[in-house]
Amino acid sequence: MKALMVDYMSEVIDEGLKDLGIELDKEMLPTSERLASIIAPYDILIMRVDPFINKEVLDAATNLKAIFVGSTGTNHIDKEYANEKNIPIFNSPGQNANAVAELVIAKVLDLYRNTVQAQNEVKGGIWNKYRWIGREMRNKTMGIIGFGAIGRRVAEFANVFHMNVIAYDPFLKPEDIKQEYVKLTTLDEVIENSDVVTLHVPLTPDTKDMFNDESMARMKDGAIIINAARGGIVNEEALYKYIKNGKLGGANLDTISNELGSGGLDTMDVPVESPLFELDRVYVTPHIGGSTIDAQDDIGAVVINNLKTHFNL
Ligand SMILES: O=C(O)[C@H](O)COP(=O)(O)O
Repeated sequence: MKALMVDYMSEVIDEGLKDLGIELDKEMLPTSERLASIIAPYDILIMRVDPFINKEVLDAATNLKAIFVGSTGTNHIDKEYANEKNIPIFNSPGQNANAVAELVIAKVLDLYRNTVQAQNEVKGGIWNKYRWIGREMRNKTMGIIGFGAIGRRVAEFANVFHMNVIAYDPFLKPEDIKQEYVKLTTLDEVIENSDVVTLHVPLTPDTKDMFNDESMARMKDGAIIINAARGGIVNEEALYKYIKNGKLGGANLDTISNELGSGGLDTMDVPVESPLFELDRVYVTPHIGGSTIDAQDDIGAVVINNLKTHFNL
């Protein structure tokens, strides 16, 4: 069999494929059009969240037997069409949970301690320790939307920081929650009672704009939003409005709605802009939640394992 890898991934995958005698070709970050033009000979596609796997790619993939995704999200794949074509998709849920949860905590601390603004001021030549009076996580309420592997790990860390932890997940019942310090509650309670809201749900028609003008208006004054999930879950016009007018205390984003990196990235160093970047209290990173050596190696092992199981190797 021949595999094609289209993103930067752990060498665990290269080694695993070699051991299995599967030939591996690589083409880093092709566009969907380019992928469609080269995919025909391959039995296996190995990828992260780029590029979009649309009908054109799937139609061109005449030999494709399976797609292995080294990420949790699969919103960049036309799953219905892949299903029609009998091409199964195997993702790697949970493998980057610790990496994403660590980033979430770093993001809360950054906003609470004003690290980006304070650093910018110092590097701009001004030393003033009195401007940057922060807040502590202790005794604040962490509201987690989506209580899968990432949400659970965020809860664990938040508990260590002495936060109250509440969570909303429409697919769970209270008895499903094994962490006794977590209260499973309604979306309304998470919106209205959290000091920190962190999102860990996929982008679907149900979650698109879940945080919009109406929900942000009901949040606590000074609350912050952390989005290390998918950009479209937070309505950015509303976010701009409520951070600009001081109702919200800030947002720390690892993803934005016009992000080119989540399906469609065709090169590196992609120019990006957003009105949100004008706001000092919006901190942003370029979708690096799962980008640790540790997580990528774990993901690599799962990709190889899924491949062995699926093909009975
Ligand atoms: O869906 C995911 O697992 C994350 O968004 C990570 O995406 P990545 O593979 O680009 O790190």
